[in-house]
Amino acid sequence: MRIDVVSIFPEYLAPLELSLIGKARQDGLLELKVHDLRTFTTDKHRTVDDTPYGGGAGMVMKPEPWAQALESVAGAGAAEGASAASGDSASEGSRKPVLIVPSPAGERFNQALAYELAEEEQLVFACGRYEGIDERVIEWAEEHFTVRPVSLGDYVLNGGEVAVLAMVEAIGRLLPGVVGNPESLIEESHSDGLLEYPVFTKPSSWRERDVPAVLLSGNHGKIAQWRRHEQFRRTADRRPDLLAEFDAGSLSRADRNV
Ligand SMILES: N#Cc1c(-c2ccc3cc[nH]c3c2)n[nH]c1N
Repeated sequence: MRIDVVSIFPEYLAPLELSLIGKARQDGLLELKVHDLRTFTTDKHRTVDDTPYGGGAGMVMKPEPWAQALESVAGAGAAEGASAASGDSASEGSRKPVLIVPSPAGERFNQALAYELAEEEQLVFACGRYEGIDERVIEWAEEHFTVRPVSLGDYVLNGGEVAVLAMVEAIGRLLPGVVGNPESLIEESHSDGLLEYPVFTKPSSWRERDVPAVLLSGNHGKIAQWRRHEQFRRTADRRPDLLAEFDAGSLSRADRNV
């Protein structure tokens, strides 16, 4: 996968050089490039914003620098894939890259969307600032991209960079080879519509608090049953909204008896 991020604060994305995502980049499992939007300005002040039509507080990001930046990265993944694949028709005819525009007015980012986006050849993230990006950029971009305005949650940030850090980590960790043990992706929160069960490690007794005895029993059937019950208990307690969505049809006979 190829990821491009466009921002006026490229240094904000430096954490993507660390830990799992950083190692995936070093190992060639993920190609990620960060671009400074100001590179695509033409005036001596490298202007990226201006006053909003219709009045109102704050500034709006100018359209032309964004169009220049997005044109320069569009298809970069497929183009490089095609050169690497030496004329592979799939790379040459690949589908449009996905342009993700972090926005409080976007669809909610969740694990299902992370899995969906992890299947794409190229993701481009447009990090807005100020009061946002001129809306005509979003409309124009539909010619070159599949455009997805996406929100991290129902609260307001000052720009898209924090959201991109979270989304790139959530998506990147799903790519083959990025996490050491792929099985660890199976039992984590939201992977099956429920919250994850509690985990414990040594010592078995700590400050007069003991690990649940079933986990020391060696009875793997009982352990699995206890963990599943804890998933349902936690989800009902903390995220009843998820339980309401949980597809009861997917309940196994064992689940029904928890
Ligand atoms: N994603 C997301 C966001 C944002 C966000 C995203 C971009 C800009 C550009 C200016 N202000 C922004 C806020 N706020 N809250 C979220 N969940």
